[in-house]
Amino acid sequence: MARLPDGTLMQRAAAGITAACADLLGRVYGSRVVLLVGSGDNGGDALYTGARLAKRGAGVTAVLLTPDRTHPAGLAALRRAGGTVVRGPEHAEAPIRRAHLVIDGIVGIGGKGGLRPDAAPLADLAQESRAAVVAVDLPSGVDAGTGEVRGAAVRADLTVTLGTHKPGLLVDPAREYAGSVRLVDIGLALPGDPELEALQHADVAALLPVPGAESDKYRRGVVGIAAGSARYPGAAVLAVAGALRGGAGAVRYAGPAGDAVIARFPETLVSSGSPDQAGRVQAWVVGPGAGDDADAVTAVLNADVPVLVDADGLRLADRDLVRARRAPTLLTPHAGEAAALLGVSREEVEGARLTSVRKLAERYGATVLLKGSTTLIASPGDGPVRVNPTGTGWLATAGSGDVLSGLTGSLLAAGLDALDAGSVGAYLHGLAGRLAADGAPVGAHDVAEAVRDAWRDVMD
Ligand SMILES: NC(=O)C1=CN([C@@H]2O[C@H](COP(=O)(O)OP(=O)(O)OC[C@H]3O[C@@H](n4cnc5c(N)ncnc54)[C@H](OP(=O)(O)O)[C@@H]3O)[C@@H](O)[C@H]2O)[C@@H](O)CC1
Ligand SMILES: [K+]
Repeated sequence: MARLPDGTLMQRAAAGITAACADLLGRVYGSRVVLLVGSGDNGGDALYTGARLAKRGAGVTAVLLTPDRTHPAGLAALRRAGGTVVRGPEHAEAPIRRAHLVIDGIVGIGGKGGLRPDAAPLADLAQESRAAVVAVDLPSGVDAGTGEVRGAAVRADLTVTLGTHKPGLLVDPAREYAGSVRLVDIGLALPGDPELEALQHADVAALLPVPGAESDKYRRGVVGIAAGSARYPGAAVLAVAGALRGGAGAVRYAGPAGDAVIARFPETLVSSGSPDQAGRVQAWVVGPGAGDDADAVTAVLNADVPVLVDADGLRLADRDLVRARRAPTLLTPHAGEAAALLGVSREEVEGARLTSVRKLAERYGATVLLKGSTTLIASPGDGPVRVNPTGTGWLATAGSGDVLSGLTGSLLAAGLDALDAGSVGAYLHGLAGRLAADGAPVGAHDVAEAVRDAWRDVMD
């Protein structure tokens, strides 16, 4: 900001937001627009945007939340362009009810906590009205840095974010408030290491293990699956189904559900004893449907290869044993399992995913993949947390986690590190869920089968 003439960034921001609003409105001329204007620069962005829309023939009304502390240059620009102003949130109701578009400039990255009591009713009014709601930078009231929502917040149809995505736009619950997100590049120089990163197709394509001319099944990696029980043989079958599509050259199964596995997947190497008797693998998956088989979990944790621990295995894994391991460990809890490991409520984990996943990674000295509406993957330390952008509600189906653990274990066996294996596994799994669902319900086996389509889609 220091190197640019005063107001340059704000003009770039306003130009981008105006373009997005015009797209949404279809026709700017004759439309009715209400600006919700807070006391900071977020309100300034809204005012400059309003001025641009007014110049293009929109009827623009600014509701000033703190009339004595409003961005002065933005307000002057709006007035010059013919916009009208109402002073105080108590006058907002009538204009909002008539509006085609409401622009939320109450607070941006300078906000703390949920909306204040005078601003909170505006969020409700905007939501109840028929107007489209566009948030400037982020929906007011959500926490930009963590995705937490501690109180009232605006629910937007579209968020136009400036310079860079904020964690709050990518992590639930805040993500749900943002609607679709459009990034406007305003030429900010960004710090090197982000707090959060999301892989895209090209990143995943570069990480997927593709066999070379010299490869044989052992060099591609063998993944061991220690899962399932007499009571839950299906978990073993689904974990193997995922593992067969994850790029390892062979899948070994060790446990009591070998007959069910071999009946469905004859290519599996099956044994019924303990995992430590099963022969060499390059990575283990332990836990899905394992019931109370603590010995299998301990045997796997004692192996000097990467280990993925899921489901029942999480409850049975000794924390000190995990911490003492030298090979990578990847834990894959859903919110309920993470809550049990952290000794807090499920709601607490769901309300503070980013903090929870970091805490778990620290406590166990392991990489943690926290499943759910937003899947996050964190390794211990301050490196960026990964957020999976491909998730879909259709994946909330029985056995879907078993497929993910097999798939991700296979990627570990093929040589990806725990953070990459977790994020690539989640990415393919989410994409497979979308492709398999295509707008209709799916079972976990459909997701496993669609992993190949997801793989091709990424490589295209
Ligand atoms: N940085 C950049 O490079 C660029 C930044 N840009 C823009 O600036 C925005 C950041 O502006 P900012 O720093 O002025 O803070 P902002 O978000 O407007 O809010 C602070 C004000 O809100 C108030 N307030 C606080 N909490 C509240 C609550 N819960 N509920 C209600 N009110 C609350 C608080 O009031 P106070 O505590 O002082 O009473 C304070 O005055 C950024 O998001 C982007 O839009 C772009 O123009 C381009 C380049
Ligand atoms: K805002």
